Parts: sequence; structure tokens; C-alpha cells
Amino acid sequence: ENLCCSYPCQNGGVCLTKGFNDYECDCTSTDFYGRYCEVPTFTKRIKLWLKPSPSTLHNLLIGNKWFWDIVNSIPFIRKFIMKRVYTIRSDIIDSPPTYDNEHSYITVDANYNLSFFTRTLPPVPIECPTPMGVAGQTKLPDIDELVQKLFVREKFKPEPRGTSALFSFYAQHFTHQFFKTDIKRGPQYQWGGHGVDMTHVYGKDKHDEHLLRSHTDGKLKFQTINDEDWPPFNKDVGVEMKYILPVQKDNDFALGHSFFGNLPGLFMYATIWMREHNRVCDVMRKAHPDWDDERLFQTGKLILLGSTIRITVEEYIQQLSNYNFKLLFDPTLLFGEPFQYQNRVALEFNHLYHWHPLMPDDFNIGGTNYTIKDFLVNPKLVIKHGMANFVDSLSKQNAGSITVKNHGKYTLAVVKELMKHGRTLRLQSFNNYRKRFNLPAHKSFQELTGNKKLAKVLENFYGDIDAVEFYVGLITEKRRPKAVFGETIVEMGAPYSVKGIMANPICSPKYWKPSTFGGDVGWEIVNTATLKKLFCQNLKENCPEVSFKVP
Ligand code: HEM
Ligand SMILES: COC(=O)[C@@H](C)c1ccc(-c2ccccc2)c(F)c1
Repeated sequence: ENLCCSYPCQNGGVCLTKGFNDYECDCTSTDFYGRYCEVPTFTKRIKLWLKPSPSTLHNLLIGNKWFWDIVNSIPFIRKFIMKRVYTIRSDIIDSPPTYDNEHSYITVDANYNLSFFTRTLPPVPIECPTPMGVAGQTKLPDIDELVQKLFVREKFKPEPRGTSALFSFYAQHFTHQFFKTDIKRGPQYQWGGHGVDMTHVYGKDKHDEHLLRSHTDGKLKFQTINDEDWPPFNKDVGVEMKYILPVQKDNDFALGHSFFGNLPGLFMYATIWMREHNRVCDVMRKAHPDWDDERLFQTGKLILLGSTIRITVEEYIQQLSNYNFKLLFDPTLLFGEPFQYQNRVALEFNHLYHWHPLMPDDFNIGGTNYTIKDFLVNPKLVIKHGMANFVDSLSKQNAGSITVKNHGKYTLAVVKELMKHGRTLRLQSFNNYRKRFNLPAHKSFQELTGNKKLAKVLENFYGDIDAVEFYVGLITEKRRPKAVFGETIVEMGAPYSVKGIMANPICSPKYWKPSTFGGDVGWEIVNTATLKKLFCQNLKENCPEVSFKVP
């Protein structure tokens, strides 16, 4: 039988079977040696001894506000720390990508097959005794029972740190530009561009982009209703829009992403980025009256890309991490470092980012209460209330907490689908992912959950802590003090997200300069972009509440 099924090789060692009854661990470039790559080299031993644990670091970063206020005010210290955040987080991610969803070993295909999500850990080999290799039972627990006991929201649990519903829709809107499962072909297939490419604003390809553009002054098509600019109706454009329920004509708009007509929060962001693009085109036309439609459009796209990344790092991830340390988006920190400006979206990152508990069960917009049902496939609510009221209301409403028993009714089908995909694609155990991201495997259900009752429920389901599935582990893991979610989501999400952002072409030395963004004017926009400006520079009335944190 395949002795590699028990994952004997530690610290990144690669297991290779030798005939039917033996194996060896390849410890090359792991800084470990020995039969299981379990013995650290001398230098590695020193490094491990000096390295603070993720929890120690976390507590340091969320505490000591006085200390961080000083650090944040001294540019060269702040930059020194941010550079290490970039390099340490990025170095954990394999680049070029190593595994795909169809082989439990490295292949050339894994690198060249862009229509696959890549895999950070390869699938569990088919011939292994249990779905997790050797741990646990031969059959995984029933998904409906798991969902019933671990995910169904009985009572809404607000995000404890006051994260707002504006944040929730930002998460969904921003991540859907690179999380694009090609369901028809299978859960391992994707139709995205493997990075922050703004296709959620400009369309999935050149064909759709051509339909969404006005071809005048670099602008995107729009229509004016109630004295505000909105996306055009799709009857006038003809891009493919996908709805999860039947849609009325006056709710069918042409947007950069086929899914974005399903929720008003997504339509809101689609609208504000369309307005921002057209505003930037006007600004650039003044600075460059000699430029044609194409140059205005392309420069506008680059400026919005830079603005998106700045807002994502300095406001969105800032809120997510809850660190007192002020995060900085500065590509020059990596200049001169060995860094690959290439990214491949991992299946595990996609699964990890299923944050449906962020969604409340209903929304209070300008005093009117809407259930998710009222919200679904009803983007014209944003027009009805007006952009200012809509963003103000979402900024004042608490998001849901990403934790157990907090999936709203309309997202249960999604989480069931996710669990099925995890099994079809033979994801390794939660503990194997902990080790892959330099975290100690949890030794007991109690240690994983920090909750006796929950530990018992999980024990009854899985029997063995090493058989707990990936997504189940992420959601049932105990939260660290003042954290949005468990340790593993941060320690896995941070590397994927930092690598995915900093590997963007605009962060590379040849792109990251004023001329790329149309000179000083565009450069200034990218370097001073904020969420508040994104909304308030595109509203006629005075600026409403715009925040990822409820006041
Ligand atoms: C009530 C609100 C929501 C509903 C009804 C909803 C519904 C869905 C549905 C039906 C899918 C599967 C179809 C598809 O893949 O496009 C999906 C996928 C997904 N959702 Fe949600 N969602 C909601 C909110 C969110 C939020 C707040 C996030 C936050 C990050 C999120 C993250 C994702 C991700 C990452 C995927 C996988 C996308 C892909 O791989 O194609 N969703 N959602
Ligand atoms: C050390 O600090 C970090 O690594 C910070 C910058 C950090 C970065 C990224 C995340 C993050 C985690 C999950 C999904 C998206 C982003 C995160 F939660 C924290």
C-alpha cells in the first residue's frame, strides 16, 4: 500500500514511495534532515528559537497602542516592518505554482494549466485507506448533518469588532475578480485571470470590455437616473449576466461581473467604480487633451487598479487584521528583493475566503428593513434610496461574525456545495494545512475549538483530530483575542493575499512610476486613494458615513 498516505515527511519534505513497502523523504532545501526531515540544521535551530509564535506576534500587534503609535509615526521603521510583512508572507507561497487538483505530486502541467486553481497541498492520493490519508474513518460525516450542527445560524452573531456590512460587500466584490470557479467544467476549474486584474469592473474579456465601453473620452457606458450616474441596462449592452432568481427588466444592468446583479451591495460597488473610472477620465483629459479614447481608458484602468490595491491594503486588510500597526502599500519596499511578480490563485484560498457569515439576515436601508430575499436580484434598491443613503446605511450596520453557526439561510446551499467540492478535490486535513503554514497541528478537539460542547460534537463527527476537514477546521477554530476569525485563516489568508497583491504587475519596478498613471495627477490619485474619497468624490450631496467599521 502507499506508505506516503500517513504523511510521514515533516517540514515540507516530499514523500516518495520506494516499491510497495517503503518510502523516502526528500528534504532538499527544507533546512531539515533525517528520515522524516524532522531534524533542523544548526542555523534553522537558531532561527526557530528566535522566531516569535504567531500568537505572540498577534497579541503584540493588537495590543500596545502607544508603542504602535510611535512606530507608525516613524517612516523608516514602519517601512522596515512592512517590508518584512511582504517578504515573510510571500515566501510561504510556492511561486511558480507546484501542484494541481489532479496529481498528488509535482507536474509540469500544474504550472502551465491556467484553467485550474493551483493547490498549495496536493490532493490525498486515491489509493489511501481514508479520505484524509490514514486518519479518521473511511467515510466522512454526512454534509447535511455537519451543516445543521456547525453552520446553520440560529441567532445572528454580530462581528465582535464592529466590522460593517460595507466591508462584507467589499470582500465579496473585490475577491470575485479572482475567485471565479468554472462550475460547468468542475470545482477545480476557474475562468479568472489569477490576480487583481479589475475584470470585475471592466468585463471578463476584451469582448465584454468592448460592450461596456462608450468609446468616447475613455469612459464606460452609463445612464443617468434621479440625477445620478448608474450602469446601463443590459438590453442596451448585451453582456452575459447570471441571476440566481428570475430578474425583472428594470433590474437587469450590464456590469463587469456576471454575478453582480444578484445583490444591491455588489451593484453599489460596481456603480461607484464605474463613476470613479469616468471621473478619472475627465481628470486625465484635462491633463492630456491630446490623448485619444484608448489611452484615456487604459490609464483610467491602471489608476483604478492602483487605487483598489491601496484601499484593500490600507483600509480593508487593516480592518481585517485589527492590527495597531498601520499597514502600508509601498511596492518600492520590494525593489531589489528576490521577488516573483507572478501569482496563481489557489483553491485553498478560494475555500478559505467563503465568508458568508459576514452577511446579516436583513438590511436596514434608510429606515426600511429588507430581508436577504428582498435584496436578492434587486439592484434597483440602490437607485431607489440613492447612493449616499445606501453607503451610509451599510456603513452603520454590523456584519456577521465569521464563526460557527452563523451562516444565514440563503447561504447554506453554498456552504454545502463548498464541502462537496472539498471532498471531490480530496483536500488534505485541516492539521496538514496548519503544518504547511508553519503552525503546530492541533492535538485535540478542545485545543482546536476552545469549547467543550463543540469539541464533543466534532469528536463525534470525525473521531480523530487529524481527520477534521479544511473548511470545518477554519470555521470551528477558536478566535484569538480581538480577532475577526481564527489563527489559521489569518496565517493562511495573509500569505495568499499579500502575495496576490504585491505580485501585481503595477507593483513591479517597470510599472511603478508616475508616467504609467498619466503623470503626477494620476500618480497622486493612486497614492492618496481612500474608500471615503472613492464614494464622496462621486456623490453630489455632502459626504455620508463611509466606513468598514460601524461608528
Ligand atoms: C447573501 C449574500 C451572498 C450570497 C447569496 C452568496 C451566494 C453565493 C453563491 C450562489 C455562490 C456560488 C456560485 C458562484 O460560485 O458564483 C457563491 C460563491 C462564493 N461566495 Fe458568496 N454569497 C454571498 C455573500 C458572500 C460574501 C459576503 C463573501 C465574502 C468574501 C462571499 C464569498 C464567496 C466566494 C469566495 C465564492 C466562490 C466564488 C467562485 O469561486 O466562483 N460570498 N456565493
Ligand atoms: C503580519 O500582518 C499581516 O500579515 C497582515 C498584513 C494581514 C494580511 C492579510 C490578511 C488576510 C487574511 C485573510 C484574507 C485576506 C487577508 C490578514 F488577516 C492580515
